[in-house]
Amino acid sequence: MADSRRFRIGYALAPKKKQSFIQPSLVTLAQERGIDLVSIDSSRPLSEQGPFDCVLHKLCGEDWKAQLKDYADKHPSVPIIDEPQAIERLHNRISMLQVVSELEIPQETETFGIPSQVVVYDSMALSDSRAVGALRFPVIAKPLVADGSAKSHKMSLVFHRDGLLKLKPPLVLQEFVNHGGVIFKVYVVGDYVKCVKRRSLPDVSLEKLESSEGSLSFSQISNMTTHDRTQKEYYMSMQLEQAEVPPQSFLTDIARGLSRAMRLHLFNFDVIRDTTAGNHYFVIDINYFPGYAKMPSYETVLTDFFWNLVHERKNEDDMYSALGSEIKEMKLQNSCASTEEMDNK
Ligand SMILES: Nc1ncnc2c1ncn2[C@@H]1O[C@H](COP(=O)(O)OP(=O)(O)OP(=O)(O)O)[C@@H](O)[C@H]1O
Ligand SMILES: O=P(O)(O)O[C@H]1[C@H](OP(=O)(O)O)[C@@H](OP(=O)(O)O)[C@@H](O)[C@@H](O)[C@@H]1OP(=O)(O)O
Ligand SMILES: [Mg+2]
Ligand SMILES: [Mg+2]
Repeated sequence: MADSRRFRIGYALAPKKKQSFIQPSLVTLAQERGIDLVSIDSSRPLSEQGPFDCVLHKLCGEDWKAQLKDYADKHPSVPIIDEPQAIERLHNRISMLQVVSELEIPQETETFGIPSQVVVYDSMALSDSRAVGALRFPVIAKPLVADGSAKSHKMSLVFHRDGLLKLKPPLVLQEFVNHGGVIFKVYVVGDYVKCVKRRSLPDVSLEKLESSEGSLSFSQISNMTTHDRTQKEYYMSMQLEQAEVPPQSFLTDIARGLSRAMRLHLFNFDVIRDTTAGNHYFVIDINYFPGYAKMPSYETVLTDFFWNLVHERKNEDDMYSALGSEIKEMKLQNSCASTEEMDNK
């Protein structure tokens, strides 16, 4: 008999995320497979808005965390995708990449790591050669906090040490790696791993480095559409088309390692290929619950993920209730046996 039970997945997302992620095509496909996507109002108690078979969220703040904790205490078997503490690791650009350095994956033809970087907490350190002396220029200055605000995406490409002086800490100074103007965005949805190519900053030649002064500001370069590009940048899109993506098995190993270490199901990571080495890659950024709607067939991928999640839980519930009835039955038999024994005495 076909399973007619419906499942409810509650989602708590900022308005912009809701608009991009909760597309009618996703809602319809999920519905057809027995899953209703239900909007959560974060200003009302979560426990009054259920029942849910899963809670999906990309919100932060102490109030929201308290809401989730209260809900998890009352409904311990409902998966929360993902745990706030696990997501918080990605809100700091040092702890974010630390996890990449700690991965223990056998590296064969392709190798990976993170660029050299230092964290700067105060302006004084920017002019201190002990703090920044070991870095090779150019460097990218990134806000230390990656909390999703527009400010947290504002970066500067700094050509020389004097370009550091006007920056506002706390920030991370990360060596810029020439990578042929193409970035690989690796989307992870549970066990699913998909790499897409995007345009990135162009390489900086030695001549360019020597002739450039100060710094250059930019923000979310890989989210620029064709429409944003000038004609001069046409050749860059050609570079994008010709770029070869890294081997899938290599990316899958990193994705699995990250997912396990971070205890996260929904994220993407940005990878660049070192132009000089050719087979060495750098992970430069990890984002929680990224723009999945930009991933091919995102509706199917996400619906499969939801389906597996709610069905795994249903199977567990069914198993426990079957076990429960077996235990009850056994208890009943035991108590009947002991009553008989008593009667026989
Ligand atoms: N070390 C690096 N070497 C070369 N290019 C880099 C490096 N770090 C960042 N970039 C470029 O700067 C862009 C922005 O950097 P990053 O991905 O860290 O910022 P973000 O604001 O967190 O991005 P996202 O929108 O993916 O969250 C990258 O997409 C890439 O084009
Ligand atoms: O929508 P959100 O605010 O979550 O924006 C995220 C954005 O997704 P969008 O494309 O749906 O805007 C992501 O794009 P891709 O990596 O997938 O290209 C990436 O830029 C994240 O860093 C952003 O998250 P934030 O770092 O700001 O929290
Ligand atoms: Mg990025
Ligand atoms: Mg990011």
